Amino acid sequence: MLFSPKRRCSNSKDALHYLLGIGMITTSVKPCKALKFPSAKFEGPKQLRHKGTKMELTITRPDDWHLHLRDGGLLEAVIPHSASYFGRGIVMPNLKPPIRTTAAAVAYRESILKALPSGSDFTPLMTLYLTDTTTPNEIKLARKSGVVFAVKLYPAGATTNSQDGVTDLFGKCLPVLEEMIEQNMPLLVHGEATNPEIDVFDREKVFIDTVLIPLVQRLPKLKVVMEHITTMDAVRFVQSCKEGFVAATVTPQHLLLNRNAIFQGGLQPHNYCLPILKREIHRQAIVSAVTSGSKQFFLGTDSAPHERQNKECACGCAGIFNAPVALSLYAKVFEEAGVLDKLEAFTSFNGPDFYSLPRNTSKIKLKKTPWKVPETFSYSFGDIIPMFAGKTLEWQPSSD
Ligand SMILES: NC(=O)N[C@@H](CC(=O)O)C(=O)O
Ligand SMILES: [Zn+2]
Ligand SMILES: [Zn+2]
Repeated sequence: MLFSPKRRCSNSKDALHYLLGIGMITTSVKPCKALKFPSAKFEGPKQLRHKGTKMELTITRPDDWHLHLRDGGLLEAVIPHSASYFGRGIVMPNLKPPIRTTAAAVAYRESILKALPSGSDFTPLMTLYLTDTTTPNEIKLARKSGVVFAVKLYPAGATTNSQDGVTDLFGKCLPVLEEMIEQNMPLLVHGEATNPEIDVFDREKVFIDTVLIPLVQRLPKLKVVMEHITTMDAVRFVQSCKEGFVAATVTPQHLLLNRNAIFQGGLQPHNYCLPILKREIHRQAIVSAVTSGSKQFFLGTDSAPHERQNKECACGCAGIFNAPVALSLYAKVFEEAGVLDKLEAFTSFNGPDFYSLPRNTSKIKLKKTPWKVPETFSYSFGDIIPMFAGKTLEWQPSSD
């Protein structure tokens, strides 16, 4: 549905004509009716250029504020996809065993650097996996190391490799959270309640009500990133909190797909991720939030590769490998909303500003040239299927 080339929305077409001052790209505009468009005063992005018949957008190099790089052969296989487009990546610690200590994070960082293609200056920003037994001293060590930038909360049992996660945040982790405030260390949250009686589509909302709202009330100075938000409840929660203290990352899949995509034409394991895709109204709320220009929302792909055989099986893993298509898809979302001028803040400014890190100085180009997403990436250990495998996308990122 969201990929239907037939759908048109005249007001966004007008916005794009205004944006370009030309009428050349009408056939490639595929907006979604439900999106809100900016007022008539819309100003086109200064970064947009017209080269011959091709459109080209130049933006500050983006960072990925939520990324799974895995380890071993999988790490070597997937890292070039992130390294060629992104300057930095917040690397998730949910390995087996998890990255629980600064020492483990330092070692994991070394293996990531080793796996990088030669000449790449991609910077991995490491995270610690919070457990019931993490100590405040570990947070001090993490900050001192200069390589750990956040601590990740996985409620035990919520998602891939979360079995060692936290069972009782307020009961077990308060001293650690207080030390994180001292060290200005953000808490990154997989925001889903884990009680198996809770409907899988309600888990994010229940987590907001039972954990996040009490958390920000109790520790208003703690920096919190609600990762991979999926609902209008999450959008409202983030917007109700103080800018600079609470923010959210947003994935391409939660901007472009709703839960129908899991079942369309048969079960679609490559559209299965956690938190699970939600209803269309939730997708629309997330699109409105990111395209509004709010500084509280930034890019986090949650690119989560699993070998094909672990996705296409009786008990398939959650996670979508989107690193090869993510930038192209984010550009699509902003273009369809008529706000390509707001793409760069989402991809490249809001994240580093929240983390108090400098913005990247190098640039990246996105060209409007149709390209086909490979059906599969094949490696000696097996295949990885990317998001939108075999589909044609319009924006092609290049780092030259
Ligand atoms: N998003 C996912 O569906 N899976 C992630 C874990 C996570 O981010 O929750 C993974 O590591 O595979
Ligand atoms: Zn998660
Ligand atoms: Zn993730």
